[in-house]
Order: sequence, then structure tokens, then C-alpha cells
Amino acid sequence: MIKIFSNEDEVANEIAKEMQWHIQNDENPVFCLASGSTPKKSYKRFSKEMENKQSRIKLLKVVSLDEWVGIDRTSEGSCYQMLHQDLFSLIPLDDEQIEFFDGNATDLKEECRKVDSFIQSNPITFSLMGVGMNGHIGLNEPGGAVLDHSSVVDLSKNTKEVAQKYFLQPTVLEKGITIGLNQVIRSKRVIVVMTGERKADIARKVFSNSEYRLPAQELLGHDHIDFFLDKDAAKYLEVLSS
Ligand SMILES: O=C1O[C@H](COP(=O)(O)O)[C@@H](O)[C@H](O)[C@H]1O
Repeated sequence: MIKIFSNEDEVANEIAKEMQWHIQNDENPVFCLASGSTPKKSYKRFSKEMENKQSRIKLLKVVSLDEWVGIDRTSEGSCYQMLHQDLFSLIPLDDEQIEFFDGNATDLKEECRKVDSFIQSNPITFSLMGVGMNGHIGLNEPGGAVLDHSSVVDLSKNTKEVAQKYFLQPTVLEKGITIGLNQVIRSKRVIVVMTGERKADIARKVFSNSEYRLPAQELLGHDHIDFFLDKDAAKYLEVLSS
């Protein structure tokens, strides 16, 4: 289902509510969370709401969605560092509760195996996905296979350019490491979020019936997956409801 909200704050409130619901109600809450600009407000809101409910956070596990290959997790711009700043540092989460790709590891296949085996033993109960400007999910790029497992992928030109906004200085990015689209789809609940006018064009493409299938389109048509958009991102969509 597509849900359209008046603005980014409303989207963030709704997402924070869902995150809280899962942390309170999932027996073993396991979250797979996008980094990047889009979910920042949701994480801030969620961490505020959790201030008086910290005991449940002890039950939470967070698994990596994606990471840039060759970038250390302590570097500004790494997916881990963004999530650390936007969420991990705001709630009482121990390192043992986080399973994250090390994009700087020498054995990237082992990183994939490690995360896959974690997901196998700790099924994802809640996923929050952003959408890349080219329709990618995690770092599953357009034209890539719909995989049941994590993999190392070649980044598209668009992703390499857009991702520069995360780094303090121009950074060479060639590959990414990401969980597979089917691992996202198998989460118990998924919210895909697009906000702001800059996402309007990709939102139009995602909801159009083109023959070429974008990764974000693989998430359409599942009962447990909702797309949350604000009005700016939804400006080219015909169905404007909330
Ligand atoms: O490259 C990425 O982009 C998407 C969207 O990022 P945003 O900054 O526009 O929110 C993000 O969800 C994905 O995890 C990341 O790898």
C-alpha cells in the first residue's frame, strides 16, 4: 500500500510509532535499517520516544543493510557511521546487539556469510528502507539479480555520484556490500520511505508500469510492505490519499 503524508515530520512520526510497536511487541525484535538522509528524522523521533522505555532496547538486534566497500566503519560517510550518529548513539544499544558489514574487511565473502548466518538465526522483524535516486534498495542496483543472500556489487555511476554527499571530501567508491532483496522482502514488516521533492521523479518511476523493473519495484505488491511518501515525493503520483 502507498501512504501519502502531508510532510516529512508526519512520515517520521508514523515510522517512529511503528518502530516502537515492533520493539514492544516482537518477541525477538530484529531491525534492518537504512542509513542516509531520509530516515534521520524518524530515528530522532524514535530515540526520543524510547527515552522512558529503555529496557526494551536491551532486546533489540540491528542488522546491516549495506556498506561501502573499502570504507572503514569509523569513517564519516560509512553506513555504519551514519547510523551510529543518527540512532545507535542516541539509544542504549551495545555493540553486541549490532551485526554490521565491515566494508574494509579483506574477506568480503566472509562478511556476506556472517550477515547471512545472523539473519538466518535472527529473522528480521522490521525493515526500514530508503530508495536511491536510481531506485536501488540497500545497494541492490538496477539490473542486479533479486538475491536470497548478501553480495558484493558494482555501484552504478549514479550511486557513486549521489553518495558523495555523505563524505567530507571526494571519495572513490566502486563497490558496495548489501543484503539481498529477498532478505528484505522476507522481513516480517517493511516500510519503504521516500520524502522530499528530490525523490519525486524516482517515486514516479517506481509506481509506473515500465517493463524495466527497478529494485524498489520488487517490494511492491506485498501485503506486509508499505510505501510511505510525503506530498513532495508524491507530487507526480495520481492517487493522492493519506
Ligand atoms: O545509497 C543509499 O541510498 C539510499 C537512499 O539514501 P538517501 O540519502 O536518499 O536517504 C539508502 O537508503 C541506502 O541505504 C544507501 O545505501
